[in-house]
Amino acid sequence: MVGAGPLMQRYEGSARGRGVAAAGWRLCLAHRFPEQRQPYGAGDVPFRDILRHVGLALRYFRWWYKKTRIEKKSAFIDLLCAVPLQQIYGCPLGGIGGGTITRGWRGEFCRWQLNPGKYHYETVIADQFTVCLRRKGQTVYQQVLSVEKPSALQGWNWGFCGHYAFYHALYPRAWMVYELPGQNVVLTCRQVSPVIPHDYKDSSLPVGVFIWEVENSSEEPVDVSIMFTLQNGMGTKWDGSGGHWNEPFTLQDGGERVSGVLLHHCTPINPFTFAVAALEKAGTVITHLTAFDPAGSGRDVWQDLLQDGKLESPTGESKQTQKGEVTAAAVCASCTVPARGHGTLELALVWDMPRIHFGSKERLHHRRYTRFFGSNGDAAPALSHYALTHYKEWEKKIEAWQKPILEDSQLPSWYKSALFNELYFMTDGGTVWLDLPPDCIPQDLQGPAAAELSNLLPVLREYGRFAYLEGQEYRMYNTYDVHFYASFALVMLWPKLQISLQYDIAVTVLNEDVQPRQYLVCGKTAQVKLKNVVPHDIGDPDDEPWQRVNAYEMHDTANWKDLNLKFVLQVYRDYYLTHDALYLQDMWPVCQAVMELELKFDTDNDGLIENGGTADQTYDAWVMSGASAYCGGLWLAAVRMMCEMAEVLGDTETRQKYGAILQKGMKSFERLLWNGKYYNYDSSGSSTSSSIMSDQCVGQWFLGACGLDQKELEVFPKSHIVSALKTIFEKNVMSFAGGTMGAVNGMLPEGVPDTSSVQSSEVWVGVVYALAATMIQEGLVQEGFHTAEGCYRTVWEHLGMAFQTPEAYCEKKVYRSLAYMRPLSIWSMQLALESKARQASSPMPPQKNPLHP
Ligand SMILES: C[C@H](CCC(=O)O)[C@H]1CC[C@H]2[C@@H]3[C@H](O)C[C@@H]4C[C@H](O[C@@H]5O[C@H](CO)[C@@H](O)[C@H](O)[C@H]5O)CC[C@]4(C)[C@H]3CC[C@]12C
Repeated sequence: MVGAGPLMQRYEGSARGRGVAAAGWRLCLAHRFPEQRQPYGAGDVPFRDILRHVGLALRYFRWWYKKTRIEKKSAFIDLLCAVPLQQIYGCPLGGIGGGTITRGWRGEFCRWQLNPGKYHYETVIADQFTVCLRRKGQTVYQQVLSVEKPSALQGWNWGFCGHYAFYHALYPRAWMVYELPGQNVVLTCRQVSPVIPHDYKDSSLPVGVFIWEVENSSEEPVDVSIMFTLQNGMGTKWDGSGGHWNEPFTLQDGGERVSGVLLHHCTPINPFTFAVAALEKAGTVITHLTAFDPAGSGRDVWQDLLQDGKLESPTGESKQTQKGEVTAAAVCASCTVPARGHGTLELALVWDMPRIHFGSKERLHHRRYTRFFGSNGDAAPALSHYALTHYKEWEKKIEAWQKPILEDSQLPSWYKSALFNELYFMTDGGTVWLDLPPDCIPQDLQGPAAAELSNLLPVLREYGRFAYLEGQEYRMYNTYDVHFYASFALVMLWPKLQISLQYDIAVTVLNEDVQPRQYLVCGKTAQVKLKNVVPHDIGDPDDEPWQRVNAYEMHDTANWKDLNLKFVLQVYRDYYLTHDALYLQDMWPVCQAVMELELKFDTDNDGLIENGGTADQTYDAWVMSGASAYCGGLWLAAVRMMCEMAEVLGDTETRQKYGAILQKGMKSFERLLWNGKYYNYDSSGSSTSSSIMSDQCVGQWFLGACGLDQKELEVFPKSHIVSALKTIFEKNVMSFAGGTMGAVNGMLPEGVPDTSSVQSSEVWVGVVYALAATMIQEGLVQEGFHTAEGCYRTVWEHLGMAFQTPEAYCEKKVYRSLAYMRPLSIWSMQLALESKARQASSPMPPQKNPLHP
């Protein structure tokens, strides 16, 4: 038995595979998830809300109809057509921001994001690996390595028995192990993508490598061929639009040679070229078939391989496809594996879509990797060569990064899987990473305000522009109230991208968009973006992101209480972690501007901001009135950080101003919200005011992450924070779903979930990971791990939502918004653990001020 646990129960093989990681997410290919949940949809809005919001329903429907039926665009949040849950996904392929192709855990190529920020969910059945075994000059076994039995390609031998194979994911790598029945041969396919912390070149490459390890435990040698077939396209209507063509290629450089087939996908918008390639080396033969019909029986390819374990390898280009015709190609790598021996075959998939248009088609953008591989659209051979000759180096770096965590026996094994696998969203979050043209001037970026940030251009020129979606279903880039949680992953692993993203936000803060817009929830009309306000998001990929921000049309976020504060908190956190003094200097006036505006929310001048009795923060359907633990906590933490930044920058006046506010605000916070056990949800005195909010210590979370929680620096009394966290653990975690599903957002003191709003009775996975980090920071380590474990097991093991962790789920029946940004906050658990370990090994001396050493 290899690996235990419910996901491996159906495994009947004994193979362990070669070089498969010990920690990670492992499941048998015959596994079936018992529970099938439904997406939250319009039908789930409670009747009382429908009655209260007839106006919203009408406005939304009118807006949705115009957008989807008249303009033929997609809705940024489609409440009427949620993406159905498919419990099939595995590790995506590709680096950051060049597009991604997700393979399912059964090996299918099933989720496509080559057009920036737009997903196409379709298993392309021709995209397969097939194995051929030959002994003594005879083919003895030929099998598509797929458990599917499709109606297409009937001439192929489908239906590999799933009980003899398993999948193992430890992002950015994954393994598939197949025990070939009756052959004494075990195949392990290791899939590698270049996702390497602190690397700003190779991490941008649109490539994936497949290393096939063949173990022959029989007493005779075996000739092994692995054939990789790929359709020219992503399974969209464009595959049959005509004009596509394939050609074989070979590239020799530095003594290494790769060969394969290029598949030119010639669409009017965002054309691209795939390359399927293999590394030629002594004892390995690479053959190909330039084109075959994936809509036919596939007998020609099958017989070609069956005959001698090789493909025909014609020279020259294929014909261009006609309208209605689809084409595919095959590349085959073969070697002889000695008796009781081992062999390796290395293949790669590359996609070169260097220049992209977003939905508006107004501007042409270059992807980051074009900086290294050019933007002419002819880079696929060079990318293939680079991937196949550099993947070993990538793996060394990935192992060096992951090893200390994987080898830490104190850490539970589910956590190791969660930490690395949740990182998939960094690439598969509709992510784009753009390169700026060298002649770009500040005004090209975002209007006149760009000139006010001295280091903006150098940063963006050097590190490019980065954006990822709030969620694959919530199609807005860099949704800022949510990025606040996820940003830990970015700043810890690619800090320059976090800095670049912050510069982009800073510019939009200084700009305005005076266009009027009617907001869907309240029906009022207001301008799209006010000056000195942090935007909700940086735009919709189906429009022109960065040029037109605030794609979110639900609420007017100009009055949101958390966005400005989250900017200030991130600026200081980033500075604390990166020591980037120029960044701090550039951001300082922006922080002052947004805080100045935020001060107007302190309507009673008690040093604490008040919520407005509308959904005016990230819980955008859960209303806060008066002082609130969530926004009040964020406010005090931000004020504290303003003091810290003023101190660093020698700005005494501002230091004093915020110091005074802090003293007053701290008292008000305790007086208005502390109830002896925890901080009340809000001070409105409503029937749910004393709701226990799982996110009530959010301010302390950030302060702790920045070392601003030491005794003399305390904003919230330590005893109060610990008591609040213990209460949350007892009520929101242990009294909810038997303590097995994480923390419910809101729990009434009597121990029943707060159902006063849709979002109070949800569990938000990213919030739970942040809560767990706060618990760890405060020494409640076991509680923290238990809390987070509930979410991991629910999502990855029970609900079949691997590599699509949703924003939210309820105790029963529904989930909301698959493949969401917020769960990347799990990296704050890692930050908390690392800083605990550092403190334990050497109590930290006070931090040096990098500006005035
Ligand atoms: C208007 C309804 C009733 C509100 C009330 O008066 O009590 C709202 C009830 C349920 C709402 C929808 C639901 O919450 C899901 C969607 C949330 C989405 O917002 C994004 O999601 C994040 C929270 O998960 C947030 O942090 C982020 O900033 C947002 O971009 C907005 C649309 C919802 C469909 C939402 C719409 C209003 C309700 C129907």
